[in-house]
Amino acid sequence: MATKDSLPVKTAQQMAIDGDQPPSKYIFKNNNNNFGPLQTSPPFAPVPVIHVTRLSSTSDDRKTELTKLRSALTTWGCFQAVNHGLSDSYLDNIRQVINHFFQLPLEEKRKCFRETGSVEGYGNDMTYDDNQVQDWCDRLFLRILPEDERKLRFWPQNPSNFRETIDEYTKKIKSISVILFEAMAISLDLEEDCFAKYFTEERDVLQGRFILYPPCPTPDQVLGLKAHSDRSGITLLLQDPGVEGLQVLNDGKWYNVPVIRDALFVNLGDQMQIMSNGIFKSPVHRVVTNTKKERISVAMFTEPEPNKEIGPVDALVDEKRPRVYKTVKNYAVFNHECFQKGVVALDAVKI
Ligand SMILES: O=C(O)CCC(=O)C(=O)O
Ligand SMILES: [Fe+2]
Repeated sequence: MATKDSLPVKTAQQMAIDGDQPPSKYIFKNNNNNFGPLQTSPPFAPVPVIHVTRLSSTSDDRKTELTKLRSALTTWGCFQAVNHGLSDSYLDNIRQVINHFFQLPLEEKRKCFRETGSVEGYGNDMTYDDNQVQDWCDRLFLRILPEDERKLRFWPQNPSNFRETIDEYTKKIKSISVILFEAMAISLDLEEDCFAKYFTEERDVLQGRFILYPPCPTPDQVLGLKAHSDRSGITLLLQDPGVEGLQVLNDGKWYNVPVIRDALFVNLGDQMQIMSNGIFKSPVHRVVTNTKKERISVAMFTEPEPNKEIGPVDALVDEKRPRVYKTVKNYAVFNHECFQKGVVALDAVKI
């Protein structure tokens, strides 16, 4: 596996500092898998804003918010979560810690360099073949939970508060996710814990991807992150308050995701599309670059325990709406294998 994998000769950040033109392997190719041409400024996505506290309140607001949530997830597969209990200054501190790491000299960051054949660590995306288009970003990818599976050699020692900051943030992200999973179930008239129970077990997985998108001299030719849907159950993304870049595909058209300073951008991953029998969407998204501003983002991916079987929940399968997806296990690995073969994983698990 991954015999073609190699670490970047030069990080995207270093190329940006040196004023390099992006090498040819970074140039966007408009083939079928790219979901349409590269547009740097499509219209803004009217992605719904959901007040998290209202989802679990006892007031009348709750019903309205649950209806909004259901509509957001059946049409866009994503929303902006506000009133989630995390303050502006708390979120700024998370951004600062991640930014601190990326602004360290390369010799320091190199200590966390990923190894060939491994997705974890600092560097580029794993490469599977010579034709793979590279992303104009540097990332630190870590498996955060279960705790005993952490590969601490990839965890930054600098800044010194990195680990405790991420530990605390993980707990908060987990509790917000549970509120969201319960609300999703209620919005579909299901038992409250029917999704949440897959994400509240001891060996659930949570991965973090901390990304730096440096300025790029040719944003109309290079993507910060290729189009993909997430393999998670749910992804909570903290965006850079000062720079847009995230785009989401809806009905064959690309939209810019606006930045709301104190919001967490929530998108569903493939595993929730499967569990909801295709009612909720796992949206395809990508990131574009710009010539002037660096962008930082913090993505937390919540997944069920890999050995647990997941499939459409029974209550969402009936004669009118037959089962769309097979039952799957180890979806993350499966998704990875599909990616290597150029197959869309969600299509491969369709009945
Ligand atoms: O950086 C972003 O805005 C999106 C990141 C993302 O989609 C991912 O890491 O899966
Ligand atoms: Fe993503």
